[in-house]
Amino acid sequence: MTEPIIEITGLCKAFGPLEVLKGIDLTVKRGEVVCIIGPSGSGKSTMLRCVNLLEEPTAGKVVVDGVELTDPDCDIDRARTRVGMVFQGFNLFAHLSVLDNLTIAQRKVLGRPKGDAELVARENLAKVGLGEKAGSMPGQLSGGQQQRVAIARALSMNPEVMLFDEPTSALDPELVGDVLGVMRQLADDGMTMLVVTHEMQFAREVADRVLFMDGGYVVEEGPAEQVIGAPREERTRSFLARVLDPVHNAGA
Ligand SMILES: Nc1ncnc2c1ncn2[C@@H]1O[C@H](COP(=O)(O)OP(=O)(O)OP(=O)(O)O)[C@@H](O)[C@H]1O
Repeated sequence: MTEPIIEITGLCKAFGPLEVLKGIDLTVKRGEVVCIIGPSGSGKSTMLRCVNLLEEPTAGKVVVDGVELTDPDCDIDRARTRVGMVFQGFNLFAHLSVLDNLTIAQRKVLGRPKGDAELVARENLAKVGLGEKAGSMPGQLSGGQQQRVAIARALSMNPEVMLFDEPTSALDPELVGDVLGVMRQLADDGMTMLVVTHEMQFAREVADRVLFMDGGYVVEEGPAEQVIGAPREERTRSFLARVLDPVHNAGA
């Protein structure tokens, strides 16, 4: 686990006068799992979305697997296929079967023949424990199952890196574990993952590194046992006190 696969330097993003990212530097090695935590509005999602240029940085450089996505000459559609993304809201096509949700981008973007795309789709559905659901429509599945379909869809593009933007935040609590289980398995299989999450237990158990973001900066980063277990910065401590003991703090 030595080769850098994501290299972000001097990343800035502003929406009009609002400066959301104020100079982020981040290198992620192949196979590394990095969790990003921080208060609402600190820029976590924006940072993630800049990694595959769903948001265009105002300044700075993003390189994934040796390809500079911020280069104006970059074939961005092609480059994006290296980066799988899973959103809070699943983003499945409601009018397409699970199988078609998994094959459409493979066929349109990668140009894979139908039979090959279906084979890859079925392999990835099996990987997320939904081998039986290929013919279902998304609306017939639970939120947790839909999110696992979304993960299988991203994997079907053979990404080098997977980005997760609060993948369990929209789920009923009893469905969260299944999705985190699939993510844990992916991490064990060696996938490079960048995960914006409020699941501190997951971060503690799975992340190689945790970043705490606040106000558009990475305030603190290190192994989970340091950043979550024994944070050095006061801002990290007060955030964790709020999220780890929300009931007590709401009453305070
Ligand atoms: N497309 C946009 N246009 C204008 N402002 C935006 C846009 N996207 C994000 N913002 C603003 O940027 C700031 C950071 O948003 P972002 O979603 O990155 O934060 P976050 O840390 O992921 O928060 P949360 O945990 O609530 O999702 C917020 O103030 C948000 O309102």
